[in-house]
Amino acid sequence: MEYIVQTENLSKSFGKEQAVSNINLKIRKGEIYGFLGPNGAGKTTTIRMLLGLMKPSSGTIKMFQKDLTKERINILSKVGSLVENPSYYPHLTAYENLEALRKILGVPKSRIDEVLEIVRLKDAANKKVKGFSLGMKQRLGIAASLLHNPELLILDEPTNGLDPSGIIEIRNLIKRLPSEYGMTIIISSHLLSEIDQMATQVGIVTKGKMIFQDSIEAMRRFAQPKVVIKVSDGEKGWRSLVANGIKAEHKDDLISFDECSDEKVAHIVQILVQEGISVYRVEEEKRSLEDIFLQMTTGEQAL
Ligand SMILES: Nc1ncnc2c1ncn2[C@@H]1O[C@H](COP(=O)(O)OP(=O)(O)OP(=O)(O)O)[C@@H](O)[C@H]1O
Repeated sequence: MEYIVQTENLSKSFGKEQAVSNINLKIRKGEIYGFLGPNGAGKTTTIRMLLGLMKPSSGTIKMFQKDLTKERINILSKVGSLVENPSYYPHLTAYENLEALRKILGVPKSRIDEVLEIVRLKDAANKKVKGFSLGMKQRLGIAASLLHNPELLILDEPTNGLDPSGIIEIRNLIKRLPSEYGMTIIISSHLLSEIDQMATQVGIVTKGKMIFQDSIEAMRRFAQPKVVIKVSDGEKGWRSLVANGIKAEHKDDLISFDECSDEKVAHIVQILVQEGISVYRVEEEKRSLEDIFLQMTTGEQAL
């Protein structure tokens, strides 16, 4: 399947600081791509380069299979974005704000009602923006970014600073866009729980480098509980398990395998004991996605 966004060794330095280092984004049509990483990881810098707001130091960006440097205007006409807090005329209504933008973009007037409907702001269309909650302002920002009917929507930390109900509203809105309107979405966040509840695909960056890029399911598989057995001879124990058709891993005196039934654990222990191996400890190891994310972003090891 073709990629809507594909970067190759995308890099950006500021003086001596390498903010983005050889990032290879691969984003397919209809995905909600969660671009995840701690503050300062390089997410905004990457997004700014995708939007043509900043020139890469090296590497290439292809969007809709076209080179961004060669077909910038054509490409960006199909991209909507919400980066940083959008600015409005506070004394004007939501409708009037969108109307001002609509004139610049030259899209039909009917599109205003459509986007207000998409972001569920129709009832507030004639209210002044200065009375809006932060969540409503963000939704209006998304409405504005949808005016020209983009195929790709890029949102940089859209739920930053919102209260829980505002976060839920934005989350539900984002989840609807690919299925109902065929859009592809890139959403950046430093919160794993947020990406976990929205994204279909995840890219994790830390210190400018991509350390993980796969489906959300693949990410969740890392959080599957494991059973860890401490034995007198890990290598020998592991071999005897493998010889008995049991999938396991070992490191030093620890053997681990995916969580399974009590009977299977008993069977595994029995095999080990029969081989003359002492079993010191059998433990279940549970790692939450949060643990994994922290381990990925604080450790040096890339997955
Ligand atoms: N215009 C700039 N000039 C100099 N350094 C910059 C500039 N923009 C970003 N940086 C640096 O690049 C690094 C990556 O920043 P970036 O804003 O892309 O990270 P981020 O992942 O979006 O984090 P945050 O969520 O805090 O915005 C940071 O160390 C930042 O200080």
